[in-house]
Amino acid sequence: MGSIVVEDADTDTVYVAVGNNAEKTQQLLHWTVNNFSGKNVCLLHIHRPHSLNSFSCATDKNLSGYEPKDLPIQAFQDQGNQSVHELLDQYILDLVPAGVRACKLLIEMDDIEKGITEAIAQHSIRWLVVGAAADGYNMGKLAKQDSEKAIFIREQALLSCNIWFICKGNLICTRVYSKHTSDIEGGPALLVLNSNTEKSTSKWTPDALKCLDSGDMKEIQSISSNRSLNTRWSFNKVMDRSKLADLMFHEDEAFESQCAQEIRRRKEVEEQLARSKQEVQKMKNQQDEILEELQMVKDQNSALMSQISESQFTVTEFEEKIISAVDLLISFREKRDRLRIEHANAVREVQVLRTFGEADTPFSYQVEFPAFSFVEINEATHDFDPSWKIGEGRYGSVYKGLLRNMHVAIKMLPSYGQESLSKFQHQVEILSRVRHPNLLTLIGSCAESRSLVYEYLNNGSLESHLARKEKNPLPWQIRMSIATDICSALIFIHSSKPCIIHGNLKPSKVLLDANFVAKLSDLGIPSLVQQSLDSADANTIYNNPNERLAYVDPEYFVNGKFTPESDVYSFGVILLQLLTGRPLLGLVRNVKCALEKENLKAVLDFSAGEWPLYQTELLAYLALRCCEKNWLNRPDLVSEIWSVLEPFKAIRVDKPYLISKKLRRVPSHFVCPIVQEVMEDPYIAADGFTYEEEAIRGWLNSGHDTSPMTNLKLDHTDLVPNYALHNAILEWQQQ
Ligand SMILES: Nc1ncnc2c1ncn2[C@@H]1O[C@H](COP(=O)(O)OP(=O)(O)OP(=O)(O)O)[C@@H](O)[C@H]1O
Repeated sequence: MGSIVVEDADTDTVYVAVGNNAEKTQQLLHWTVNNFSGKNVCLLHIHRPHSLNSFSCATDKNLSGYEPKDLPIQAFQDQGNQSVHELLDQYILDLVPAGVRACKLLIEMDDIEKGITEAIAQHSIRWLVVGAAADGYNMGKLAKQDSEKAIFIREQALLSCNIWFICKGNLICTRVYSKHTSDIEGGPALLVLNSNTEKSTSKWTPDALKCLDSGDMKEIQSISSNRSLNTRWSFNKVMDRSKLADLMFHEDEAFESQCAQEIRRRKEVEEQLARSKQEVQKMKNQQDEILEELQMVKDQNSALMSQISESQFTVTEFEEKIISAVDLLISFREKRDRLRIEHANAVREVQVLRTFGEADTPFSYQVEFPAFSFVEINEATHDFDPSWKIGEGRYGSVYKGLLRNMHVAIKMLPSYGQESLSKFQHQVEILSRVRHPNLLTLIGSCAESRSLVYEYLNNGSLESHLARKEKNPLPWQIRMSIATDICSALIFIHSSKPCIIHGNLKPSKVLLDANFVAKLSDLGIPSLVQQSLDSADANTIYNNPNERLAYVDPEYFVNGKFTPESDVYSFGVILLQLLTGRPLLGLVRNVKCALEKENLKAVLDFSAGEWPLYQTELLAYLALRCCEKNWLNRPDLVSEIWSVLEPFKAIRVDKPYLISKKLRRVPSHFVCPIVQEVMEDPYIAADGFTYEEEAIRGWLNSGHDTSPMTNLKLDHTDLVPNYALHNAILEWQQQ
């Protein structure tokens, strides 16, 4: 039980237990006002929270978990409370015209009679008016059936409280506190009014109080005497109240139906919620399954990735191994080739020595100097295939060739009469003996085809390098080194016995090996073809003045003879070309002018780098002196020129880093054995050697079934690209 409202309660107050029924309440209040004049009135209402009642009736087991504080129930209760208050307030308002001070005591409890008895105890109520039903036969008795509440209150309420039971505006009985009865019987005295009295008046009569003591009587009498007969009680609003009660009843019904509706709705929502929960759960399960699968895929993926990286690592390892194996193979092949050549030489030497021993004859040129047959020459040049031709001069065509495992240059001299054969052989014999590091080596000859076999140099001629000076110009160190090599060769041939004169010295006759060592070619050729080509030679000279005359000693045109000084003249022109890189026409005059103006720089070729000016100037003076028309004014090769050039030789040897990268040595296995050039499309043949594809195909297409290197029969003619070598060449070229 809890008091909701307590307003202005005191001991002089008559409490009137009022219910929802407006009519009955009106009768109670009417009686009270008439009989307790001057007393304050407090309306005691036990409020059964019908929301709870209704709720407990309407709810099913599913909603038992809900607390009353839940919103719809709370709202329902609030509405109920508000209606009760409004009703009580209306009762109070109705008392105002009668001049009665009224207040209300609202107590919430399901059991009304209990609520009233407890209120009596808690609020020490002394005066209480309660509605009750009367016995049909006896107005002085409470009806047993209909007044259960009144009977309960009469029996259970504190004895200190005087209670008046009213039925239809009439007092049917009262329970007043009597000290005597209390003391003697231990219970309250019950005054019952007879029906006659009750019918005639609704007021107490002195007879009715006969059991009370004098104090009680006084009190009751004072109540009776103090009543105001003039008090007018207006019940104009009785009907309104009954309507209000009806309204409340309807409202209750509305609330209950609303509540039931709300409960139904809630049930639906809950069912929907349950379904959604099931779906969410299902989706969660699916999601878990998908996540599991995803995790599995991720695991597989990472396993695959690690496998891939492992295999990549293995591939890289294998590649490296293959590359190193290929390198090893290449170096082994090189060694093998060298050994083969050495072996062949050794065999040859042994044969020569055996011949010596057997015939007991002195060492002869014929034995030492190889003589090749025409068949060999023909084979080496692939039937003089034009694609194997590397040049053509006044004295015939030059072919590349592979002869007895050697890369050679074969110079085909013009045909001659039978008479000249012995002279040719004699000349060749002399020339073959002239050996110097800066002279092109004459390996052998073929008398039949009147050809000379030279070592093959794969770095072109000085002429070709000067011609393409914009592209990879020769550095000045190399130029000086070439000049030194030429000078060295000239000193050697001029000093040999008998003196040998080149007679045709020019840049096309200065050939360069892979290390840019210069070697003079065509030594002694004019003497081999002099007679037969005298006239042609002269014609050729005069037909190409720019090309040829510039290098020719002017004395030759006077005497018709070459002298060692003629070579010095030619060397002077070459030297000027190396210094300036300028065209031949007017070259001597321009350099002379520059020197006179002490401005050699004006004519120097700076594409060769920063020349050492002092030595360069000395060389320029020497070169001009070489080009003097009078041979007597030309400098001496040994005492004058060599002394200036020799220090340059040291530069090249000591400082190789000065040499342009692009001019470095080509690894021999990058060079095709057939064409002697760096390979672009290397292919491996059945003999295990790698060749330039075009060259080896040409070799095979021309009917060969042998190896160009070993001369042995090939097992097959299939070619396999050598990717490793191709990549190595590309890398080397990009460095
Ligand atoms: N041993 C060799 N190695 C490499 N290339 C060579 C060799 N001999 C000659 N050559 C090339 O052949 C070209 C032709 O040379 P060749 O001596 O027949 O004619 P030339 O010097 O141009 O003119 P000419 O002989 O009429 O004065 C040379 O420029 C050179 O490039």
